[in-house]
Amino acid sequence: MSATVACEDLMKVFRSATGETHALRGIGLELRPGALTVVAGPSGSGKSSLLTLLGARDRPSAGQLSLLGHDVGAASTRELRRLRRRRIGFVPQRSSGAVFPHLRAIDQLRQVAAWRGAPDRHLDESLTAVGLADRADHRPYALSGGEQQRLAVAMALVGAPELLVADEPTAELDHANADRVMDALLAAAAAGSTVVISSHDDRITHRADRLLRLRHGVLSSESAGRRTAAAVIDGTGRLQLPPEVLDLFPDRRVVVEADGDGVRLRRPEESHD
Ligand SMILES: Nc1ncnc2c1ncn2[C@@H]1O[C@H](COP(=O)(O)OP(=O)(O)OP(=O)(O)O)[C@@H](O)[C@H]1O
Repeated sequence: MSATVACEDLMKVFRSATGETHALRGIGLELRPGALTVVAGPSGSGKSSLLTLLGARDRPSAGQLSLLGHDVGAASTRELRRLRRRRIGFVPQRSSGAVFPHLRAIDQLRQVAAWRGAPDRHLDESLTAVGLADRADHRPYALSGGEQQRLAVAMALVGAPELLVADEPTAELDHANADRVMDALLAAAAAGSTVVISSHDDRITHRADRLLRLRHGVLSSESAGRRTAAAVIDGTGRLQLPPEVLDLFPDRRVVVEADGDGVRLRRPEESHD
């Protein structure tokens, strides 16, 4: 099965009056249909920057990003808009950015269904999946923050888009509703979508098919199911050590020794050369 998302040496730099922020510093990644991937990492590690790119809501500063066969760096604005509307479900970190302020919940879904060519029965199914069947006639101002977030998830689910990107979709939810949203997102993945979400929450990360950890704008480790987390070595040979290992090297210098099948890292002062 070919990759829905493929990126190589992906970079995002934000420029402002006070200087540059290198939010993503060379991400290499492939995501395939049928799995839910969680991107975890501390605040400021680049999760939203990455998911915004994967949702075709932004363009990379450098590197390659292919979404559903489209080169995002080279695509026209029109091509990207069609891609976003028809083939990518997106839940932004702030759900107010996803919902139309004046439309009833059911009409919000109807608009998205029209873009995606989804049948009407999908509207009720999507609302029910996130527990909002009894809020169909409510407008956003009459919904709580958590309900708005669930509405944004329902809009992303309508018509089973090939790619579903959700930035902390459970951040404002209690455990029961967070579980319900995760059930819906996992079901979308099981039905063949490529699903990628970000989360800080261990309850969510534990349910991922694949877990990627970001630190300082690079992928630091990856695990799938119960397999031990593997550190990621990028295309230039850089490897990010876990914080507890990094603490062992306060001078940030290390002697690397190949040892049969393994590699040993030790502090230079231990060297007997
Ligand atoms: N539009 C922007 N302009 C300038 N800097 C930005 C912009 N967006 C993000 N950044 C910076 O890029 C870095 C990564 O931010 P990002 O929002 O991607 O992190 P995050 O992991 O999603 O954080 P959080 O968990 O707090 O949402 C941060 O240092 C942030 O301040």
